[in-house]
Amino acid sequence: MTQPTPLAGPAPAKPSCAIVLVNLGTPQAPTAPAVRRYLREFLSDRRVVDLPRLLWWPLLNLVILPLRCTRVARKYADVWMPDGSPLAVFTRRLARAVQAQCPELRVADAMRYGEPALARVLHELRAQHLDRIVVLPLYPQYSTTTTASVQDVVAQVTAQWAADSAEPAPQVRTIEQYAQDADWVEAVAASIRAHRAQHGNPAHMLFSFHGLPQRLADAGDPYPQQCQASARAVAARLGLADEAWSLTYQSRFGREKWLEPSTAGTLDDLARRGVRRVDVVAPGFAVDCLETLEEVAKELAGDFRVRGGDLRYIACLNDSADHARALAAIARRELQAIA
Ligand SMILES: C=CC1=C(C)c2cc3[nH]c(cc4nc(cc5[nH]c(cc1n2)c(C)c5CCC(=O)O)C(CCC(=O)O)=C4C)c(C)c3C=C
Ligand SMILES: [Fe+2]
Ligand SMILES: [Fe+2]
Repeated sequence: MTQPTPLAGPAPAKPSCAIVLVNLGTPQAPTAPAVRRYLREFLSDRRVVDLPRLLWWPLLNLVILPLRCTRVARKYADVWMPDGSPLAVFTRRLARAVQAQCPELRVADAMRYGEPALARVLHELRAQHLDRIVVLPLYPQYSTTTTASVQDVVAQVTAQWAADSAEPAPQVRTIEQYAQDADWVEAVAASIRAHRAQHGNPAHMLFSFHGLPQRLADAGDPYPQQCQASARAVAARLGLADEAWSLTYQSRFGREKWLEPSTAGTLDDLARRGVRRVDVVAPGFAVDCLETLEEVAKELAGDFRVRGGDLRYIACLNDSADHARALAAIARRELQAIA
């Protein structure tokens, strides 16, 4: 059954351009069957797991999904919001905030996996006879596992449009990354400043990014360099001394070697050295989700507390006005570049 395009608030009378904010996707409910549906689609994407299918299919369907779904569903239930999964709720709210910044444009939200499905949102926007569409993946740092997967869907949809020339098709451009965008860097820095004004300064600060298999970085995925560039830019904006902060990677999946240092291992080292107060910010996540609210703010904060420390988690930019303004400016520049 088709659902209406998820427009983010009051649409302009006759827009000619649109922005589509795309996030990863998330389960529809905090239950094992919903998590299984979500993980099966997500982890079947060759961009995410590139093992030979003959090996991966039985491993995923017969081992990983049966073992993981109930445990992960419990984690989702722990952070679930009245309106749904945090990732979906904050992405919808962010799209509304960007729409408020861009009354002349149409702003929609979409997901790479699950609903609202990116391909359907693009088809529905085409039916509205727009000239130009900017797709903005909500990943500040490019990775083949995330941004490139969004680009795959955009390429499939636009190829379909090119083959079916009965109706005019809008031009579509996808933003690759905004890891060092000045407005975005300032928005992250301002959120940290505001946290410090309220809670005081920490002894150490972690910039914690979602991890990636080391093998992909070795094969040329530019993600770790872009994480470093983002963290350095925010630290510089705040005037932090080099020894006052570290970059770490979280959310490891599977047995392969992932990027180091890990957030959990670094917190262990800090606890061992007697560092009591640590702030953690997660600038690779545009909005709060399972990996920030459950893994960092609950699990890692709890582990650190047991070791005598005090971990304070700084929320993602979510639907803040600073975030919406930064993303609107990035998308507008891209729209002008298409014209
Ligand atoms: C091989 C597995 C994974 C890769 C590679 C990976 C890269 C990657 N992921 C994000 C952002 C998010 N990931 C989220 C959840 C999540 N990620 C993986 C696995 C890989 N991610 C799994 C299995 C899960 C689901 C939870 C679990 O089972 O542990 C989320 C949150 C989703 C939510 O619903 O809240 C985000 C966001 C990035 C940025 C990235 C590469 C750079
Ligand atoms: Fe992930
Ligand atoms: Fe996790």
